[in-house]
Amino acid sequence: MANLSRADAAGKVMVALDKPDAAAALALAEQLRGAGCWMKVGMELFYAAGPSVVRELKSRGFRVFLDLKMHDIPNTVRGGARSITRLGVDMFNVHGAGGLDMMSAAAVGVKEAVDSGDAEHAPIVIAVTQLTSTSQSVLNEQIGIPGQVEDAVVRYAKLAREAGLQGVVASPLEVAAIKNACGTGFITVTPGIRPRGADTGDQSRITTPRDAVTGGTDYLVIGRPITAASDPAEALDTILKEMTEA
Ligand SMILES: O=C(O)c1cc(=O)[nH]c(=O)n1[C@@H]1O[C@H](COP(=O)(O)O)[C@@H](O)[C@H]1O
Repeated sequence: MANLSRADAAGKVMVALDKPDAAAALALAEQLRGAGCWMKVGMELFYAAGPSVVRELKSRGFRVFLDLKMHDIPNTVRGGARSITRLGVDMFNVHGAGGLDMMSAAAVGVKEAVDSGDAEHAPIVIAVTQLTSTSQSVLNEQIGIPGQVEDAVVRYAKLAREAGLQGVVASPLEVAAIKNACGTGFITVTPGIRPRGADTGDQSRITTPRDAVTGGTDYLVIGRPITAASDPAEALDTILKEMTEA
């Protein structure tokens, strides 16, 4: 694999804007503007600041991944997908645990919003598999799913593909198995990224930015290693350097 350019590396990074309000999130986004990375809006920010913070990020030129992990009955997810598509995000996720009909309903909701002319483009829709905080023992002993984490992840990935979704969220450790099962074009979005020596926190299935790139992931979701750094722009810069040297 040829080395990534800095611009290509930045285009693979999704910064998790896990902040309590729009002001804090936009101030952080502003520090990172120009690098060319995506912004991920998750529950903490969206539940506090709502759609307007997404519109603001879009108006500042960012690509936005809206991470609300929808998990509900198919009809509700279909309506949620219509609303999110109208909002104009570039990517959003649903939870694979909702099953085939629920994931298919998300794809239908996107199509309805686009076909009705209420949305300019169709976002990429992906499914969460097993959260990167879930360890092998948590999967087997707490959640009660037997077998290897990787097998559980691949099972969700195949279901997501069957439902017409474009990819999954998983750990970078599972990328090869997912691509093997679902094809190289099936998108992998991988949190659980920790530069060497960084605090693991609540993450369990992790790798470094370098190993994530070498492992062939499409997108690296990175939060605290950037957002909790004393200089987030410098932390992002160091990560991008590591990615280009992978
Ligand atoms: O869907 C996600 O983005 C997600 C799925 C998953 O399995 N694990 C996971 O960490 N995430 C998100 O990715 C981000 C990781 O943040 P850090 O652990 O701070 O790097 C958080 O915003 C999580 O909500």
